[in-house]
Amino acid sequence: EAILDVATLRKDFPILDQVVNDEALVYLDNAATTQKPQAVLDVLNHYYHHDNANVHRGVHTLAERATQAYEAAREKVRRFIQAKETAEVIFTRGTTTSLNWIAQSYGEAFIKEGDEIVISYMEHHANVIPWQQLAKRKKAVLKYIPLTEEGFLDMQAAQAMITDKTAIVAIAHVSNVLGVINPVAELAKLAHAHQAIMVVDGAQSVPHMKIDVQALDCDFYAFSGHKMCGPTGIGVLYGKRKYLEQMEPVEFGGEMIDFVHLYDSTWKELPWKFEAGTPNIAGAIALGAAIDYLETIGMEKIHQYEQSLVAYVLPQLQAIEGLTIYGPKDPKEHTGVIAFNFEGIHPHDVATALDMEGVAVRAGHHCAQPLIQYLDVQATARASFYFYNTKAEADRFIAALHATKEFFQNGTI
Ligand SMILES: Cc1ncc(COP(=O)(O)O)c(CN[C@@H](CS)C(=O)O)c1O
Repeated sequence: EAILDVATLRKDFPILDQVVNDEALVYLDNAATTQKPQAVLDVLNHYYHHDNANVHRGVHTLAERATQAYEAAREKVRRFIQAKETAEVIFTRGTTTSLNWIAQSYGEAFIKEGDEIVISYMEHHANVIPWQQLAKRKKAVLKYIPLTEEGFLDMQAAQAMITDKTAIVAIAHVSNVLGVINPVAELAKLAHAHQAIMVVDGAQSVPHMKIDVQALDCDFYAFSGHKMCGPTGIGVLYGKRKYLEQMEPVEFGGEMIDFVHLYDSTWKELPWKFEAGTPNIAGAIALGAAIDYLETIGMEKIHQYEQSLVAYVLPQLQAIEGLTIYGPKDPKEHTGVIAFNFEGIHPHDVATALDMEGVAVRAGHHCAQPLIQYLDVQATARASFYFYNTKAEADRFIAALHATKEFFQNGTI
């Protein structure tokens, strides 16, 4: 905790201070969604109490205030991910919408029969199915980069697979199962060497580490507000202007138009071209508040602290007999997303038993069925940490695992 004063930070999250099944809650499902600090909830409340109005259209004072707050949130996102300009920051519903829009709109404009789309076996369905659909629509070819034994991307295979036939490389920055950090800057270089574009699924990276999309030189980057202390229903699609300008909107209606003729229309300039209809104004403003909150703590410190938790808990997990952990063995190469299985105990039973001890983890395929099949397992359990979790909570998690093992293997708890 020396890196962060977690005890003080936890006071910002009243939800964490509750009893579940007669035990103090230990919330370890942060890869699914994170909790929201009071500051974010206050901003949501204040907006609806004082500033609520529709944006970009009204000329009255509240509309001006709402528009100013909405566009200020966009600038906060720009600065947070180091995008060159706010025109490259588009508000969406979340990572899934962002990736779908890239596949649909960029795909429509640039992909032709025979083009190859390279993803990997560790991708989340949001970064698999849009590409499957695009490949089917355009008779393009979908390819999967294999993984090494430990769950890293096989970069030698990637080098061989990414060729002049490759049009798109789409990879997660961090896996929501393996907790592995993929070399997206290196993959971007490889893609660009073959005139392909690099799409990054940043759902599990943006909340946990400093992201600089210009340094990565990726062409698109997608992430969700609810995984980084923001509300659900708001996310971001970052794209280089040179591509966004050549892409048609996916949704049409108010806000995104310049002129509506009877049988055709022209579009507003970026980013509003991609923001049809009344946007999630409060969600965007609250995402801005979440960014303020995270930046006050510092992304470097958040990453350091989370890695210190992993360095504490991973070796203890590795020491539990009959427990298989997926992803990198070295804690320095494993983020706070830890998938595991107990020999002979179904992960759903493990998660239920942990819940009986107040410990919240996820069980299932984590929207990554190709990976679960690749790992040759039915499902896994998964604990995912955030900066507000403590070593004491890690101890509760370990103790609950031992109790679970005891119960299922010897019938006692
Ligand atoms: C790598 C990755 N990519 C895309 C998504 C989708 O994010 P949305 O905000 O649902 O659109 C997620 C969200 N993964 C959650 C829900 S399945 C999990 O429990 O792992 C993700 O982890």
